[in-house]
Amino acid sequence: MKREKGLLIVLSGPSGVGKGTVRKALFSQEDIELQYSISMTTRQPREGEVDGVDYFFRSREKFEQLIKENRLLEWAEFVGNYYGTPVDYVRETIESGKDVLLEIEVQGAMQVKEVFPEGVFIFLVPPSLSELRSRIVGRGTETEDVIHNRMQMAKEEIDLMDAYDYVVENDKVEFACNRIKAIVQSEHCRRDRVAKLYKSLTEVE
Ligand SMILES: Nc1nc2c(ncn2[C@@H]2O[C@H](COP(=O)(O)OP(=O)(O)O)[C@@H](O)[C@H]2O)c(=O)[nH]1
Ligand SMILES: Nc1ncnc2c1ncn2[C@@H]1O[C@H](COP(=O)(O)OP(=O)(O)O)[C@@H](O)[C@H]1O
Repeated sequence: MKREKGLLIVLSGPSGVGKGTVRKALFSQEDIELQYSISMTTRQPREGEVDGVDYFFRSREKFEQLIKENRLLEWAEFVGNYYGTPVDYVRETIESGKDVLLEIEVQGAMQVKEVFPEGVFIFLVPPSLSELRSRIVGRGTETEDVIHNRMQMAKEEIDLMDAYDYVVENDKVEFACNRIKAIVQSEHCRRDRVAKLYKSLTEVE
């Protein structure tokens, strides 16, 4: 059955839970095809991050200009930096029938939900808060101050996980990845079934 539109999948979760790791694992699988929406940010690149691959790294002036021009589907300020989703890529991808994945924090996810309630909203959780802290510390990319701020943010974000359609535990990367794959496959089946039923019930006799 030909799909009219692709799924818009939003993946959120506290900093350090493993969103990037799980996303990379998902993109390496052959039985699922997703397109990644590269976000724009004003934060400094971390070691090894590449402009146009991990993020579009831009100045605050440029970012504010794009906000004014309505070229972001959503945007948010997170721990002192702007983050946002360029709207054109997302629109073009789903219109062409492909699924697109946005890895964004909760304020942005709630904005997407307002304009795109038919999206699939997934919240990734750690097995515990102490494991979350160990993962952030273990990554070694943040100072103690930033780690503290991100742990505070994590608690606030976890309070909002009820607003998501699915909550997925990232105990092991492979398990989390399989859970997300199962969600995407079942969402496809559900939507195809509804579309088929709708067609059969609305066709003129
Ligand atoms: N609203 C919004 N959040 C984003 C976007 N891109 C990334 N984020 C989120 O911003 C937060 C900080 O990202 P980052 O500085 O890369 O650190 P991370 O938490 O280690 O991934 C994370 O929760 C990301 O998911 C975006 O385009 N919009
Ligand atoms: N399931 C997991 N078990 C143990 N460590 C993990 C797991 N998932 C991710 N990590 C590690 O946790 C750290 C943070 O992961 P990352 O993908 O950068 O998180 P996020 O993108 O959510 O900020 C990384 O060092 C990563 O290797």
